[in-house]
Amino acid sequence: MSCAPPPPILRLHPPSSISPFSSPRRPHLSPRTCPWRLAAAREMPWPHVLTVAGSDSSAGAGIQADVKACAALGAYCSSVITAVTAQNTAGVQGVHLVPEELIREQLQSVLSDMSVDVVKTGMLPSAGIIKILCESLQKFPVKALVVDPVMVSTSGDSLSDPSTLTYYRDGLFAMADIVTPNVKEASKLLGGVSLHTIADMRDAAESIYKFGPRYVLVKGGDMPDSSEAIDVFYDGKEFVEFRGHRIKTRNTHGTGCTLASSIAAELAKGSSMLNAVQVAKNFVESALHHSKDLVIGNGPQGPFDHLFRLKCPPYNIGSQQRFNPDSLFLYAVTDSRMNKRWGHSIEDAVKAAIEGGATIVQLREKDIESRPFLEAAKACMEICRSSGVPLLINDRVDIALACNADGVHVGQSDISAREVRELLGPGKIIGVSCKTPAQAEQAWRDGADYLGCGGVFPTTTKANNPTLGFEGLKAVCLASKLPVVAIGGINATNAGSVMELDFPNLKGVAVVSALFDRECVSSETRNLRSILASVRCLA
Ligand SMILES: Nc1ncnc2c1ncn2[C@@H]1O[C@H](COP(=O)(O)OP(=O)(O)O)[C@@H](O)[C@H]1O
Ligand SMILES: Cc1ncc(COP(=O)(O)O)c(N)n1
Ligand SMILES: [Mg+2]
Repeated sequence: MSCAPPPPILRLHPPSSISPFSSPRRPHLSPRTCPWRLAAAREMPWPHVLTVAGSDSSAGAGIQADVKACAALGAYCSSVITAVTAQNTAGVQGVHLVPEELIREQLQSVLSDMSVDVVKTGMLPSAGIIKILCESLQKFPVKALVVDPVMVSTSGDSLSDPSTLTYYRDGLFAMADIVTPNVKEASKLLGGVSLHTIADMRDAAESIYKFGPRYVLVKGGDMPDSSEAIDVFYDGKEFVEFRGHRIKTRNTHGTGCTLASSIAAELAKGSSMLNAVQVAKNFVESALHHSKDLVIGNGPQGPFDHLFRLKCPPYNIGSQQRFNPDSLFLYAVTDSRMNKRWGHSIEDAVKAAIEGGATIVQLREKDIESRPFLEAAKACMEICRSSGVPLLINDRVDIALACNADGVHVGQSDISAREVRELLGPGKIIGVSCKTPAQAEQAWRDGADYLGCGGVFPTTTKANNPTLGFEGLKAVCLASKLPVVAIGGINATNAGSVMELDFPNLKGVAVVSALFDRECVSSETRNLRSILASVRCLA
């Protein structure tokens, strides 16, 4: 093992005495002997990420970024601090390593007591620290290990001793579930190969995979001249390219730390790796987008706002309701021509559908002027809110925003779910009409909450709408992780056969004419609901 002298910015301090102020050591409590634990009537799990990383005085990266990212995504984040850095928006001015024995002590304190789900690593500045971490993880195994091999800050300053390379490659990587180098770090890990193209990133991911992690993500945030920010994921067999818009902003300090801790938070919440990476990538992109014009500091690289969701009016974290896929059970979609034919106002039609047992409503008003549409949408919102039924608007993000609807449903030729998410914020429901597995995959990547799949049967409601049949519906359901609602020509005669398909993510049926092209909307809805319920009970 070669041990070159550390770069000048590192001032290594010997692990001297731990602290003259430290109190007498307390014993580690066992959960079985803990009195307040025994007294708790019902334990609520709290996804827990432990970050082992350096402190960044500018709070854009390092421990501070990790804590904010985990908090934003709903995970608890404890922290073992490996180094204290003096940083600002101009770069890194100083680094002071925490004594190794105190790092061991911090690891022991947290891991022995606090039910950590996932460990995420950031700045591990010395080989000795990596060795201590490996030993601690062997003693206290966790569900997943996310290794962000931080070596150089985005400003170009060195954050680790070169001797760590060997310890990463031969020790920590083999224990890792995912390793997330940026292109410069991937190059260092591979002896200085140059990475300029996606093909180079793929080769690098394949080579790093050989060091033993289960997955590798080579991040392309620093790849020049691209309108997209592309990260390359490798699972040992296949590559997945995670593509996002490249946000034009100076505020990219801490993107790597944030991505890795967001992956860790999602894993702690129970996500699959692919899903965790996608959520993390979307989170970084949204945070950069919302922070792109913020100004803090005078240097070239500023921090971004991890808690941007708190500022997304009118939704704050406290009022965010998670989308319940079961609400797709009986999905009523309005149609103004049908309402006109039967002399129903939109409000009356919605009220009647809810009376009959519709579990979610969508206003699909293709030929109505914006102003009367908004008035009707506001009235429908009141009706829906008082009955606890979500109300979505078809296509019209402006109307949805203006009436504070619960979400939007878009088709393949409308603006993408990703753009709708940017406009509506994270708390809203977004549905996408999909006919193929590829469209379903794209909708999931764009952050949609559910898919509308059809036409399952021939329909006259929508012109030029090819019929997919059960086979097409099956292909989309099997290919997708998202909940699906079947649509197109569904009525009281055939709804039962759709529900009998019983695919786990097929949550319900969406109906237009069989509810609204009728005189008595409430009794048609009631009838359909009892048909669906009888199939569900038999299933
Ligand atoms: N300007 C940007 N716009 C959108 N995404 C970005 C931007 N810069 C970085 N990212 C994303 O942030 C994440 C961290 O990547 P990167 O910045 O390459 O890591 P690091 O901070 O370790 O250098 C990646 O998902 C990357 O694609
Ligand atoms: C303490 C600390 N840890 C990590 C980074 C990397 O920052 P980035 O995420 O921008 O690569 C940093 N600048 N400081
Ligand atoms: Mg970065």
